[in-house]
Amino acid sequence: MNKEALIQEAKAARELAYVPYSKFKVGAALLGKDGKVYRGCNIENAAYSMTNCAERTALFKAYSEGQMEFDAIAVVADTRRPVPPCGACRQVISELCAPETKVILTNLHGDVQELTVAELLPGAFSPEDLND
Ligand SMILES: O=c1ccn([C@H]2C[C@H](O)[C@@H](CO)O2)c(=O)[nH]1
Ligand SMILES: [Zn+2]
Repeated sequence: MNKEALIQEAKAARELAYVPYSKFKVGAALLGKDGKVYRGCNIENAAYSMTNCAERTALFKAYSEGQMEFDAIAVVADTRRPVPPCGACRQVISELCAPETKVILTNLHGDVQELTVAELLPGAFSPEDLND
């Protein structure tokens, strides 16, 4: 699957966002090495801090189905610049995706920023840090 197709998957995921509070819809599409696409949207809650971002929804779906290896993740929102993932998602993506995994950030205007997971969060806290 190419980059444009994965961005289309993220846009389709975005349509299902549950965002009664912010009204800010975000979509993500994670391309597994199994060739499957795991879609995610943001899901809010009246207890606001329980909100799950689109990126983490997609990752948790994939892991919960046994897929832990990915080629790329695309993220889309209606932002002026390609949507920047929040700090929590950068941390989770850093642990659950290999450093060379492609990250494709985009918006509804067609602006695209491509980087790697390693570039998304330099100095991320990692599992190795837990071992004395
Ligand atoms: O990269 C991002 C940034 C924000 N959000 C969600 C969280 C919340 O529902 C709304 C506003 O912050 O957007 C995401 O899903 N992903
Ligand atoms: Zn986030």
